[in-house]
Amino acid sequence: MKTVHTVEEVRAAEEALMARLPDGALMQRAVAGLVTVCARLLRESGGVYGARVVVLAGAGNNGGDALWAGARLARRGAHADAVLLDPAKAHAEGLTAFRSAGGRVVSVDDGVGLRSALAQADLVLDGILGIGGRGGLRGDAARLAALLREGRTAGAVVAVDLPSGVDPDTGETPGDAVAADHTVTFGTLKAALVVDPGAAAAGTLHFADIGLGPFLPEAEMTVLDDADVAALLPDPGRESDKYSRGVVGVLAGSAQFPGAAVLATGGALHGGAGMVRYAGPDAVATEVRERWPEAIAGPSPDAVGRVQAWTIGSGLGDGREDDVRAALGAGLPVLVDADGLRWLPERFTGPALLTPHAGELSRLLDVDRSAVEARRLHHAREAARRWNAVVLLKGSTTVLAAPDGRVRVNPTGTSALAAAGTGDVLAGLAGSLLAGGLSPLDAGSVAAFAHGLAGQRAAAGSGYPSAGDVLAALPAVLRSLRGPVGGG
Ligand SMILES: NC(=O)C1=CN([C@@H]2O[C@H](COP(=O)(O)OP(=O)(O)OC[C@H]3O[C@@H](n4cnc5c(N)ncnc54)[C@H](OP(=O)(O)O)[C@@H]3O)[C@@H](O)[C@H]2O)[C@@H](O)CC1
Ligand SMILES: [K+]
Repeated sequence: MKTVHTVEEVRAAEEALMARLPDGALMQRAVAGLVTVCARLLRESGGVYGARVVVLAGAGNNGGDALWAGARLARRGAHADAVLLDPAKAHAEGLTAFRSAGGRVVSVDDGVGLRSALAQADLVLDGILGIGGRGGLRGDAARLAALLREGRTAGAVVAVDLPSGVDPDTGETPGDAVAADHTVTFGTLKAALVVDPGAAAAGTLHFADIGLGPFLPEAEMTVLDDADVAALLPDPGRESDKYSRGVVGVLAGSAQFPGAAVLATGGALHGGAGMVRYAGPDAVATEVRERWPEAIAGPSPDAVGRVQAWTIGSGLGDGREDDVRAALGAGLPVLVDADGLRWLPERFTGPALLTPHAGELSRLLDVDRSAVEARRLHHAREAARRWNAVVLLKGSTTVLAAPDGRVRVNPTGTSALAAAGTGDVLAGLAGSLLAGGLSPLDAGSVAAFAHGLAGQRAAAGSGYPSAGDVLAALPAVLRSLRGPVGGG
């Protein structure tokens, strides 16, 4: 599991650790991690000796890290230029070290010198600002970020701690931000690096351990890995039968969208539930049974028999409000997706997982879709609090927010999932995990993780996978995460 901490938590841990270390030692640990990554990148493109490095240094410690790293690379034979955003406030020791290593300072006002240094650079260090950054980049900082965005350098852009201009705690970019190829981050992850649009601006992540771990609190925000997901997946023991493995009800699909019923039921059948009961119109139920003879079908939630959780909403269309209310009113764990989101209660009192995409969440919260895309974490959290439900916001970096403040960010997302019907598969899968006894946060995170891997696997097979391809890839993904079911 990877942990994500807030600026406030990082600052407190940094203070506690620094009190035990000689002056400047913590920064040198950070610089050592940064230089290791830069040297590796430069070796891949011809070597450190003779390489051209440009350091963009703001007035804080982020600029200090970058200047020290520039100094160390210069000592190993690189030509280093530094652009100081505020020469009077530049990190004094870092600048002295940079100069005595032979580094050259280029004025931020020397347009010609600046452009020529950037154009020739093999590597650009973005030390404009780190966790001290607030709001959109201002003045010269914004101008430099724009030059990098315009592709004025062919060199790799390496962000120090985080890409400048990305809000550390939210991943939002209120103004211009640096688009990095790599980011070397110190001590712990920040939301800026895992939530879009920040995550996209960070490029490839590298982690430098500076010994902060023992001083950091338990993280509210985490990123699960394979082992976490494997441990959460329900493991049907030898004694379990179809009922003890959980029965999931699927209220999805319509004459207009019968495919949604087929895909959601398919997702549910793969999620480990012992049985799937489908509720919907006869014609749709017939299609579901033809594709999945193992599913039980009936015309309404009341008619299909007992279940342990409901998946509600994919492709439901209009006129199903009574069915939705019946399923929601059964007092069981529920997953609500797509059209089901139109009929939410004021607040949930039992376990609930909502799975909107940005457009659906924007309608729920009555804000613009672009506002949701720009502030994904904020809006997912707001909806979680308002409905007392776990909110899984789909899209570029899927985030899950729980009403108690916990957040999980899914690391397996892929643009391959941007195809009609993939959300129906996810809804079925997550509902099945709910029926298997997982909490809404665990069911949602496990489903999103496996679904993302299935998307990647399907994309490797067919380039532009359909929802059916993603569904077909799920069993192999789940098998590789969990191992074979049934003690085999
Ligand atoms: N924590 C750790 O464990 C360790 C931390 N380390 C490093 O320290 C970094 C944090 O350093 P930091 O606290 O000095 O702040 P930093 O990010 O350099 O920014 C402050 C400067 O930015 C400016 N500024 C702000 N917003 C702006 C804007 N929108 N547009 C333009 N300017 C803006 C602000 O100006 P002001 O608002 O004060 O006028 C001020 O001058 C951290 O990210 C890591 O790299 C490692 O060395 C060791 C371990
Ligand atoms: K930075």
